[in-house]
Amino acid sequence: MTQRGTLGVAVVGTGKMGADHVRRIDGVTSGARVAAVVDLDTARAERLADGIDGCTAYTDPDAAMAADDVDAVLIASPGPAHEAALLTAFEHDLPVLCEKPLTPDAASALRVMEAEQKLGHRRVQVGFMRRYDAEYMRLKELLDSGRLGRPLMLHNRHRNATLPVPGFTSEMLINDAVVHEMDITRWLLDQEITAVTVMKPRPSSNAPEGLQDPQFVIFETDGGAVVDVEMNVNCRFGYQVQAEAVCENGTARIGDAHGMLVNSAGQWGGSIAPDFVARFEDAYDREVQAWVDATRRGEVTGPSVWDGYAAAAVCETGVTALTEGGRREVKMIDRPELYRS
Ligand SMILES: NC(=O)c1ccc[n+]([C@@H]2O[C@H](COP(=O)([O-])OP(=O)(O)OC[C@H]3O[C@@H](n4cnc5c(N)ncnc54)[C@H](O)[C@@H]3O)[C@@H](O)[C@H]2O)c1
Ligand SMILES: O[C@H]1[C@H](O)[C@@H](O)[C@H](O)[C@@H](O)[C@H]1O
Repeated sequence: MTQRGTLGVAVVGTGKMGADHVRRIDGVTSGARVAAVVDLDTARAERLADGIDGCTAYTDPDAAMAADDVDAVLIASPGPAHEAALLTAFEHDLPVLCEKPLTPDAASALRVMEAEQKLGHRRVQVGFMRRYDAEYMRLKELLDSGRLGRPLMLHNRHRNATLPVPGFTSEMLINDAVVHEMDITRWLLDQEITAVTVMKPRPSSNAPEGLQDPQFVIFETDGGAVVDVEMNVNCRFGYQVQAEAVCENGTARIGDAHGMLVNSAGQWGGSIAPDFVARFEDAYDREVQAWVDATRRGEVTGPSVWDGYAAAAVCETGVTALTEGGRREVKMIDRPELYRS
C-alpha cells in the first residue's frame, strides 16, 4: 500500500465484468487504484492500462501479483480460470475479490478451501453482489426481523435479454446464472439447500439450437422451505431479477421498481434495465467498496470461500438434475472451523 494507504489492485480478466470493475475502481471506489490489469488478450489489457495513470498491463497473473505496487487482486476471468488465479494469489498471500462462481465445481472449490485453510486466515470475498443490492438487503432485514413469521417459500425470476456470453450452455444456466439464486437463498433464509430438481419447459425459439432455455429449478432447504427459480437467458425484453418471499403472516416482493413511471399517449409505464451492469450497478459499487474498506482495515468480510463451495456443490447437483433428471440431493462436507464465525 502507498503511504496514504491507497490499495493497489490487480484486475485479472478484463472482459465485460473486469473492464467494468476497472472503471469502478478507477473512478468510483475510494481508497483504491488499478495498479495492474491482466488478460490473455494482451491488446485488451494494454488498451485498458493506457487510459490509467500508473497501471501496468500483464498477461501472466503471477507476474502482476509479484509486483511491488500490487496489494490485492480482483479476479474477473471466466469461472474455470478462477482456481489457478486464487491459488497464485494465496502464494503471494494477497486479499482477493473473486467474481462468482468461486469455481465451476465442488472439487475445485474444495481445493481452494483447503489452500485457504492452510494459510490459516480468510483471504477471499466471493462476488455474490446481490447481497449488496439495496432491495435484497431490505428483504433480508425484513425476514430477519421475524415480522412476517417463518419463510415458507421463495419465488425467483431471473431473466437475461440475450445470452450473457457467446457459447452459453444449458449447464451454464445453472452454474453461471442460477448460482446467484443458490447464494441469495442461503443468505436470505440462513438455510442450506439440500435437494435440487430441474424442470425443462419447451425451449424458446429465441434460444440457439440445443440450448435448454428456459429452465425451472426447485430447491429444498434444511429449514423446510421450497424455492423456485425461473431461469431464462433469451427473454428479449430486458434484464429482470425478482424475488418474492412467502411467509406465515405475509409476503414481500422485490425487483418491480422500474424507476420513473411515465404517462404518455394513452399508456403508462417505466423501463427495464438492459443488463446486469445497469441493474446491479449500485450493488457492484457497494460490493467493491466494502471489499476495499475491509482490506484496508486488514479484515475479510462478505461471502466466503465456504459460501462459494456451498453454491458450487448445489450447482453440481443442479447440473446432474438437469442432465439426468429427477430430484437430486446435495452432498456437502461439514463447515470447517475457519468459516464458522
Ligand atoms: N456478478 C455478476 O453479476 C457477474 C456478471 C457478469 C460476469 N460475472 C463473472 O465475471 C467473470 C467474467 O465474466 P465476463 O462476462 O466478464 O467474461 P468475458 O468473457 O467478457 O471476459 C473474460 C476475460 O478474461 C480473459 N481471460 C480468460 N482466461 C484468462 C486467464 N486465465 N487469465 C487472465 N484473463 C483471462 C479473457 O481474455 C476475457 O478478456 C465470470 O466469472 C462471470 O461469471 C459476474
Ligand atoms: O455471469 C452473468 C451474471 O452473473 C449475471 O448476473 C447473470 O444474470 C447472468 O445470467 C450470468 O451469466
